[in-house]
Parts: sequence; C-alpha cells; structure tokens
Amino acid sequence: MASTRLERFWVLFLRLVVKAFLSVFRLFAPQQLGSTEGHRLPPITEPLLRVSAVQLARNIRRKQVTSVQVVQAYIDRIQEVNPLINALVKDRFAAALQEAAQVDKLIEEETGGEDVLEDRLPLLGVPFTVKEAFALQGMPNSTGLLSRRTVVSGVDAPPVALLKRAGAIPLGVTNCSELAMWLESHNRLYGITRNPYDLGRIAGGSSGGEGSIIGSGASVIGVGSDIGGSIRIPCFFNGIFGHKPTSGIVNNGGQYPPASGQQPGFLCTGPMCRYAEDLLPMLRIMAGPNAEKLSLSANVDLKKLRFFSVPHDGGSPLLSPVDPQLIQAQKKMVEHLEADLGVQVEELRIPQLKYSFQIWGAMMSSPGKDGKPPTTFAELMGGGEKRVWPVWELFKWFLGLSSHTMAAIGLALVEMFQSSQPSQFILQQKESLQKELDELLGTDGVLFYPSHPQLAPKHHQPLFTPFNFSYTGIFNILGLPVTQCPLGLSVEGLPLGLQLVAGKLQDHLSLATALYLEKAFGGWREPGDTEHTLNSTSNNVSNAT
Ligand SMILES: CCCCCCCC/C=C\CCCCCCCC(N)=O
Repeated sequence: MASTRLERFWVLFLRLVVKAFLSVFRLFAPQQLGSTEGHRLPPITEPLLRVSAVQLARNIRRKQVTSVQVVQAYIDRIQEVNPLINALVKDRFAAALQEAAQVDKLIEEETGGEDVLEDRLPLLGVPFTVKEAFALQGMPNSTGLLSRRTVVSGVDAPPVALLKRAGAIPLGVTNCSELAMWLESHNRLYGITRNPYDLGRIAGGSSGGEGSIIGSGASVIGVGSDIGGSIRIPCFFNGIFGHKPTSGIVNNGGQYPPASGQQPGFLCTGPMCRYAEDLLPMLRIMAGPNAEKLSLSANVDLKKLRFFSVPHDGGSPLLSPVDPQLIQAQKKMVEHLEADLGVQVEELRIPQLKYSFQIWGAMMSSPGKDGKPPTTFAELMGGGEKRVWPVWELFKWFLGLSSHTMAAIGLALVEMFQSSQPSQFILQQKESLQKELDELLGTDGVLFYPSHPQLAPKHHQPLFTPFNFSYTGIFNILGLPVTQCPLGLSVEGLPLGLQLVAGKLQDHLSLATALYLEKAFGGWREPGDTEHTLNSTSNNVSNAT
C-alpha cells in the first residue's frame, strides 16, 4: 500500500523530532543500566529447570521429586541470574519453602491416589512468579509508581488466587513498566529489566520481568496482563510462550491501575510460560468458571483448520518495517506447515491493519457505557489523588528531579494533544476489520501475524519507535485470542516468534497450533544456545508490497 506525500512528510518530521528528543534524552538519562559488557547468563545445569510445570506437578505427585527440591532449584537459579537481569523485584523465598514442605507432607499423607490430587490440585507444589502489577498477598503492588512504594497487598488478585488454589506456590513479584503502559520494563522504583539473550536489550513490557525471569530459566510459569501487547511483547523478546485470552475470559480484578472507560474490554490477564503444554492448563485454572465458555477439552485436528498468513501491516508510516529475519521465519513456518500437514496456508493483505495504532488509540480513550471517559494517564501518574502536569514533569526530569520515567511523561504529554472525538474514518476501519476477521477466522481459522516489527531492541530504543506495539495492540481492541509462539533464534541469537490469532472463544485452536509449532521449531531455547539460529538474512521482502 503506497503512502501519500503528506504521510511521508509526517513520518520524516516525526522521525526528526524523535531523534532530536532522544539525543537530548541520552544526555540527561539517569545512568541506571550499569555496564553489561561481556556479561552472559550462566548456563542451566539443574535438570529440574528444564521440565514443564505440568510435568513437574506430575513428578511431585508421584514422589519422584519433592516440591522443596523444585522450589529450591528455582530459588537458586533466581539468585544466580537476577543480579544480571533485575527481573524479580521482591521475593518470598522463605514462605515458599515452608509451603513446599507442607505440600510434600500432604502428598505423603494423601491416601486417595494420584488422580485425586491431579483433579483437585493440578499444579500442586509447582513454583510460579507474578507481575508486580497484580495483588499477591504480602507483596508490593506499586506497578512501578514511586508514590505507591509502600503499598502491600492484603489479598490475592483473582487469577493469582486461582493458581494458588490449584496448588502452585508463588516465589515473588516481577518488574513492569511504569503503570504497566510501555514496551520496556523500567521504572524509578525498581530500575530496568534486562533481556537474558542480550543484557544490553530490553525485556519488553509491560510484563517484562515475567518475560525475562521465565526466559532465563529462573521461573517456569507466570502471570501477565495485556492491553496492548504486554504479555505477547515480552514473551516474544524473551523467547517464551504466552496467551492473551479472548476478552472477558480471565478476571482482571486485583491489578493496578484498574482499567476504565472502554478499557476493561481490551485488558486481558493470561499465562506466560516456557513450555507450550502449560498454556492450556494454566488458562483453564485462571479462567475459573469462565473456562466452560471455551472448548479447552476439544481434540484439535490441525489438518482440518484453515490457516492464513499476514506478513506485515501493509506499511503504516508510523511503524518500523518488519525485520527480514521475522518475515523469513514466518515463511519457513508456513512452508513447514504445508509440507507436514498437507494444508494450504493462504497469504493475505488486510489493508485496515495499517491503521492499527489509530484504532487502538481511539478505542482506548473512548468513554465507557456509562459515558465516563477513562482516567487520564496524568491522573494515574499522580496516584489517583492529583494529576501531574506533564510539561512541568518534563522540566523536572531534565533536572533529575522527576519520579517518573521519560516514557510515562511522554505518554502524558501525547495525551494532552489527543482528540476526545475519534475520527469517523478510523471507527469505520475498526468496524470493517472486526467484521472481516470475525468472518475469516470463524470457528476453524488461525491467522499468523508478526508479534512486533523488530527483534528485542536496545535499551530505551522504543522511545524512538513507540508505535511498534500496534502489531499486538490491535487484537486487544478486536477481543481475539492470541498465542505468542517462539520460532528459534536469529543470527544475533535473539528470539524469533509469531502471533497465532484465532476467532473469539476459539482459544483452543491457537493453543493447539503453538503445541505443534513447539515440536517443529523447538520452542524456548536456552539463552546462549547458538545452535538454533536462523542462518540466512538474505530475504528482503518489502513491507509495502
Ligand atoms: C517519549 C515518547 C512517548 C511517545 C508516545 C507515543 C504514543 C504511543 C502510545 C502508546 C504506547 C503504549 C505502549 C503500550 C505497551 C503495552 C501496554 C500493555 N499494558 O499492554
């Protein structure tokens, strides 16, 4: 799709503004990164860390390993890698070990047999981690806001409570972006989280602490949330699996900030994990009674599904072009699927996707059914009592006196110029995209779409490319379930991956496809595993064709 001259002018203008802004940013940015030169994650030596949560639970039930051994193995790995990645921001190791000992005692005393335990407590004795934006009893719940540094949760968020009720043991809470609204997990309370595949790169956001701790082998499963890609982006950058469920399936309660306006319809809570087989049982647990609305027990025959591949958004001038290695990985995956399953994957261009950012922005700022507009970002930054003044905050930031990150200040500044009345054209694009995708996917379709146009960027780089999250954000607005699936490593050793999108309530289809692709492409790779890199970058498919 060709860009108009006006669009090209705006792109050039915006790029110049952002470049000038970033040069100034680099001069003033607080030096929170430290040197990571030459530092690499130590290899995983403990075999228990290479086992899925489902398998760990089975081994614990069968007394082949104790919960204490598993929890201790994860604590050791966290202590080994966390000083490098800064992903876990508060632990509860002592309590977790006590709970694990109780689990081992319960299993010793259980007379009903393994099946009873599996049915009642499917994740009994398995450790997990939680994004700090969720309430976990006794743990901080600041969402990276300095003014909330003393907030400690008295109860558990509903999906966290459901995982605990299934027998899982929380190890602690992980870092996120300020107010869970940025592509990089960085805030003035806990600092910056690093990517285990390259410490000089971002772990993604907003559930970046989860992405990094799971990707580095220091947690096996975790809880994330996603209103624009906050599960899928960190899963992609850290080479793990994640699932944004159909909107409304998992309870979003107990997280800060609460969604307002129309946002509750776009916010999704979901699982993040290293092994695809953990996605479905986690979703079943986290969805509670809503799991019945999904066909999670259905047998999926992939040969009977209809597959579609969309290689890029059609060339939005605001976004980066898709990295050739990602285009190539998607092509390779399609070829494999066709050859192995005998299916025909239809390659599509969907012109409305070019407006993904505008659609996301318009819907996120729309008033709710009660006519009330959403809480502004400046109000959220003020902690709910008073709003911050973005220009004043920017001034303070340059003097090193602001309690906020540049990303948060930037979002509050942009909000000042946002129109409260979305354009009719954009609303029409949204309606026609929704209709087209609902019809296309139906109850047997899966669509492949890049997770992000770039591989994990260097720290702070998203300040240059803030609109790239639109590749994920559009599916929050459409309410569709999306599974994030890793597809090996790039030539630089960075994770490759893809979004698998299904029709509403058809979560089982994208989950089944992820399981299949894990077998074909190897799923999560240990950071530093150079055997599985993509060895050609020669594909130069244009994004605007
Ligand atoms: C300092 C530059 C700021 C420029 C801001 C440009 C506007 C971009 C708008 C929104 C970016 C939101 C990123 C959302 C990332 C995922 C959030 C989530 N919780 O799912």
